[in-house]
Formats: sequence, structure tokens, C-alpha cells
Amino acid sequence: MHKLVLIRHGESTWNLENRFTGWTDVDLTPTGIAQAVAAGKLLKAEGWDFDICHTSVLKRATRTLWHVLDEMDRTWLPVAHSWRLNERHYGALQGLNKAETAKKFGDEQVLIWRRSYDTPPPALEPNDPRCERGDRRYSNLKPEQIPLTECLKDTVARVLPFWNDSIAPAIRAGKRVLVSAHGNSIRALVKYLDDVSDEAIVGLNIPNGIPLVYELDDNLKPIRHYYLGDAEAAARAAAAVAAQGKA
Ligand SMILES: O=C(O)[C@@H](CO)OP(=O)(O)O
Repeated sequence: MHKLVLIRHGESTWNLENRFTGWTDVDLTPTGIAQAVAAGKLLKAEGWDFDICHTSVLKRATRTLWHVLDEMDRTWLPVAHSWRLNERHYGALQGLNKAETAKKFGDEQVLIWRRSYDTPPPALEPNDPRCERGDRRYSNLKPEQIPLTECLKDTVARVLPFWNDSIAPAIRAGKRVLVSAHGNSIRALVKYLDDVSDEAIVGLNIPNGIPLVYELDDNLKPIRHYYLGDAEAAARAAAAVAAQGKA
């Protein structure tokens, strides 16, 4: 049996301000740092160890990983960054307050933009100052690979090659893998791993800073998954994420 650990970054400044974030590169809040530190302590106390770590090119996930590794005395582990683990691109909603957007467009519309499988939020214009196409960290990509918006289906399509080319081969080779990523890039992985239906994925929310363990068989099919620590606290934190998009 293989074990894979996924962790969503700790609370970010825009989580605290309840703004749509996507590819905007905001940092952790003090609470977010404390969540990452607590996750590292928990992993260490429970005897977890890793051989390789994967994260996005965004600092909230990277810094979460650093705090976890620091607590585990594993800052020397190899860390690979990929844009494919970035948060789902939130298009023209990036920067807007979620509750105010729900007041303006209704809870139902915001739920569709936040959680539907195949309806993307309105797209950014390529000349919008928020567009990431001029950002040096993406200079190895073709401009059209840098999204102007994404629905979860689009995110699954760009996360899966990374799963197939990097994460799955490492797990098959017996490596213990830790992935520090984002609410919707983790939802994309969970949708694929657990074969969650397009309808059921709408109800799935990932809490900040709580390690999510996947036990996988030899074919990398999930046997079971669970949050480390207090399961009820994890469920409450997931419900709080769901409520962020309400007026
Ligand atoms: O704003 C975002 O990028 C994500 C994660 O913080 O939010 P949501 O939970 O609304 O998809």
C-alpha cells in the first residue's frame, strides 16, 4: 500500500479578506502560518516522513510546505514546483470579495462559479493588469497555456499530466510524496482519484492547512482517505469554506 499526503495552504491574506484569489500570489496570514506549523508538528508527532515534495509556484502553498518541513526537520528534502499545481484560475473574479459578489449576482451564481465542474467564471482580458501572461515564472509556457479563467474541468486537465508524469511515477517507485497545493487543485486531484461525479464535486470543500492522507493500492486506486487530527474540526473547517460564497 502507498500513502500520499495532500495539504491545502494555510489561511492566506485574501482568504481572510474573503476575496477570490486564483493565481494571485498572496501570502499567508499569521493564522495561516500557525496552521502550517501545526500540520508539521502533527505529521512529525505521528511519525510521517517523506522523500519528495511537490508544490505550486505560488507563495502561500510554498511557504506552507516550508513551515511543515521546518517542523519536521526535513528542510533538506527535494521540493519541486509546478504551475500545474496552482490554484484554479478565477478569471475576472480575482480580487473581488466573495460575499459582495454573492450579493450582486446571487448565491446560486457564485456557487456555480466557485464549484461547478464545467462553468468557468468570466474571463480576464489579456490586457488586464491582473493577467499573469507577463509574469516571468510562466515564461516557459505558451501564452495560451496561461489561463484567463478556468472551470474545475480545465484545472483537472492541467493537473492530470503532472499527476501522470511526476507524482504517480514517484509513488510507484516507492517514494513517500507530500503535495502542498490549493483548494481547487486538490479538488481536481480528488475528483480524479476518487472518480467523484461532476454533480458530487460541487459539495466538496478542502480546509486550510490540514493534512489529507490517501491510502492507495498498487494500481494507485484509493483504498480510503482521511484528514489527520480532529475529523470533526476538519469537517467544520470545510463547511466554513463552503459558506464563504454566500451573501
Ligand atoms: O479564491 C480562491 O482562489 C479559492 C481558494 O481560496 O477560493 P474558493 O474556495 O472560492 O474556490
